[in-house]
Amino acid sequence: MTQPAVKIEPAASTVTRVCVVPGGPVEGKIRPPGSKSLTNRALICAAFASGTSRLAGTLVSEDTEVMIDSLAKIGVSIKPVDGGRTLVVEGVGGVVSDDARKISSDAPVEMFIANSGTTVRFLTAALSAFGGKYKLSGVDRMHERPIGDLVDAIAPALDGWIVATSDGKCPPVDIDSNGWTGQPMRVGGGVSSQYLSGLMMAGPIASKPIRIEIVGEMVSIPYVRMTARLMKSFGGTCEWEFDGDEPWSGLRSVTVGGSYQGCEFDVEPDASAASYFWAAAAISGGSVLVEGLDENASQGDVGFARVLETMGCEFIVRDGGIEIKGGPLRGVDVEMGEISDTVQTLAVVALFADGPTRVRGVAHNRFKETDRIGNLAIELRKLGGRVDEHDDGLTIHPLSSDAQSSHRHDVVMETYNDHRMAMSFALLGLRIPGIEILNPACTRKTYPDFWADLESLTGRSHTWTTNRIGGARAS
Ligand SMILES: O=C(O)C1=C[C@@H](OP(=O)(O)O)[C@@H](O)[C@H](O)C1
Ligand SMILES: C=C(OP(=O)(O)O)C(=O)O
Repeated sequence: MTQPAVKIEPAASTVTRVCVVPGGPVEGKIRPPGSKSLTNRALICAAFASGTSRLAGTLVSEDTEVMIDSLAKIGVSIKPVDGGRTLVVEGVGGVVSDDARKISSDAPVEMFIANSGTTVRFLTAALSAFGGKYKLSGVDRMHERPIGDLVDAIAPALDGWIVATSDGKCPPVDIDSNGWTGQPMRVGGGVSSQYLSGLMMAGPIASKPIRIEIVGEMVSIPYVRMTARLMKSFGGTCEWEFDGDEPWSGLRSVTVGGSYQGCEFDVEPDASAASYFWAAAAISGGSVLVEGLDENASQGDVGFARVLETMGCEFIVRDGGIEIKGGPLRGVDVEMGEISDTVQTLAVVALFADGPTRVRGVAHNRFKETDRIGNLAIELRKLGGRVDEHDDGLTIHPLSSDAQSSHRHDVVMETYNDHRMAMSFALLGLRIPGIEILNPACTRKTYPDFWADLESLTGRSHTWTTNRIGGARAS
């Protein structure tokens, strides 16, 4: 560091920058926190179930807190045990009751959903099926993230009205509903799979089978399969119709039904979070075992470990987990539409490969916490290499050996309040000294303890930097 720095706790609001300290191969094992996607799905199904559910291994983070706080507003009791890593949920039952509607008969129930895509999309569907008056709003970026395809799917089949009020049909979302009519729905899935997942989970709340037709392509299909698998645990049913022989690429419709019953549900560790630790092994030439995940996991992002294998790493299944051993890295041409949350991780790994890496099929990454194609390219270019931006992805060219080995005190990585920018850029520090990452606390969205977990895995302390009041840099 050119300036002296202090070591303080990452959670402190005064921390404005972090610099990860390199130091050879990363070796060890880790169990990431619970999956955000599974936690928020399980909360929806448990909330609208009859009876009590016990959800074990749940994620404690901003995205799950906004879901919990919102459900509490319609009378769902959610009791944290074990620091929130187990949640005991008393469901309100799926059947729309006059009592439930009375909760919001006058003013709308206001829910704050921060920048959580799963929360706003799943709740929009579930609450419109449940009935009542609601207003769902979030942070500025959330008001730029599209929800039009979901609102347009619900509106014609709603006894009531629903509208997304920001430009381009983005949240806030206003709902005034007496429930779904039972009419079939049609949903577009080219921007996000969360619309279909939300409608599917809401089906059993509507208490009559609903046919949902898929219009055009569907991105992030593994999350749709995850939805179906999780619904089954709570008593929901899904019947699929496909065009042609290729089941998932020819997805045409799903009819959802059943009713939710409380149950005991185990949440897997988060596979997107695991990507950072597998990547740490890949780029440092070390080996990292991620515990609690295997290829039968319901999260498609475990597939990221196979991409690393294609790049030259060793993929080992052992001790109830997947281990990645780093080796010389090859550039790859890879379709990542099914595992788009790991694009930023892969882009960092690709900088250390022996040839260019082309990432395809992730045009929808422009609609996430930030534009994860355009802004990713801008940040990676700061390292001095070449990154080409495409409509559907990126080509990342390897860094020169000079750029890989010199101290880079000149490089400050912007994170755009995107947790995955911060966690991916952390990996750069394992190879290149001096790079600073702004706003490290943005990992709170899905992984508040990320920096501490990285420290314990690497056995090295990062360097934290604070700002004086007024913005001047201080030690
Ligand atoms: O359903 C889910 O849990 C998710 C689906 C994906 O979103 P898209 O379907 O918008 O790609 C993913 O990026 C997000 O982090 C979680
Ligand atoms: C895209 C993400 O989240 P969400 O869409 O749920 O806000 C993510 O976690 O990378």
